[in-house]
Amino acid sequence: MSRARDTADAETDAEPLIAAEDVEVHFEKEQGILELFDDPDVVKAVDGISVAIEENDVLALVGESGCGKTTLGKTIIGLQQPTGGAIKYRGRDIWETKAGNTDLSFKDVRSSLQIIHQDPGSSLNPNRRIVETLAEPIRLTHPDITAGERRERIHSLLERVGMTPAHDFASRYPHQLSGGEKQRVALARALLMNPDVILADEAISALDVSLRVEMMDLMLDLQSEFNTSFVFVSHDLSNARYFAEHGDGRVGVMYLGNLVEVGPPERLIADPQHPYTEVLRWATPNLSLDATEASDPPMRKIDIPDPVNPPSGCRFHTRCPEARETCTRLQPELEEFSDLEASSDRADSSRSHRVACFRSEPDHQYWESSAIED
Ligand SMILES: Nc1ncnc2c1ncn2[C@@H]1O[C@H](COP(=O)(O)OP(=O)(O)OP(=O)(O)O)[C@@H](O)[C@H]1O
Repeated sequence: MSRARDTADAETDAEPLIAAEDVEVHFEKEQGILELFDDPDVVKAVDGISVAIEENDVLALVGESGCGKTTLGKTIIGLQQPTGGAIKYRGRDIWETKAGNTDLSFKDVRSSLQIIHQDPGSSLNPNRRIVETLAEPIRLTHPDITAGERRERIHSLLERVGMTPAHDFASRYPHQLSGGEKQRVALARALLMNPDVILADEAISALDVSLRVEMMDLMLDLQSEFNTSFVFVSHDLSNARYFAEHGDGRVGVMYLGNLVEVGPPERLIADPQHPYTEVLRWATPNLSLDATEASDPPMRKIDIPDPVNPPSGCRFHTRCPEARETCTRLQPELEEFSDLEASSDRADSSRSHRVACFRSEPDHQYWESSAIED
């Protein structure tokens, strides 16, 4: 059990593990020498997202490059400070915790929220043997345990992530490991902290296709064993679907800083409610869907708008084949979508299907408004 979880437990059973509340992360773009006296351009990498992560949960974030997946993931684990809204760990604002204004220690909270990067090589020190890399966090969190106990813990974790014989792998340097083995070390290092949440940021993208499912299966096995939640970031809907489906979690679709659809993968992929989810589905031929997909993308325009100057109203309206005049003015909220199948487990919010599109509201003024001229 993580130390932060231990301290927080008694009072906060009803609070979600992590709650992102109307979170914004706006970055000022670096100015060129000729623009020094202009107002800086602002990228709204995350713009008004609310989402909760529960114990043993899986949220797979998907969307095209630059839509804000990594920024949202890093904000969820307290690595990126939001410029608006709040991010809470068991009811405590993480950044208030950092300022010393809550009963938790920021160090404990941060160590219970871990990350695995796309390129594990860059986060492993090339001059250190694996055993040294893994010993360091244990020394910091458990200064009292003996060298023998530390070694035992490291070897048993290496075995658990499939690196056997453990003593052999422990004595190697990073350059003596394959990409998949380095990623297993990164996973072992994250697990050493008994984390509540692991952000797997494109953690399988650099691996050979044949190893991707193996790595996802390993993460999912360890998820239940270590009672850890995963935020899994991927640009590939088929990987997001696999991870969320096998982890009994949700897929969250992002578009230009907004979460536009969230739901259990089987519902979201079989019956997407947001036109952008349809685009992702169209662009992912290996989903093995029964329906014959159209050869043309279900979009009016291919070009991604400039994130510094995103479209007004619904950000997808410039590309959306369903867009009407209303969509150019009003921004849809992420609302519960009611379908018959979903109603049986409506009480379980982690299984709910939510969408930000006026078409899911039968009485919305969208239906009376005029089509957009191209
Ligand atoms: N530190 C930063 N400073 C300025 N802009 C940033 C910074 N980090 C991210 N951005 C911008 O914020 C937007 C979202 O980036 P982010 O990396 O979160 O997207 P992503 O969906 O994870 O994309 P990718 O898959 O390409 O990593 C992009 O336009 C990016 O250029």
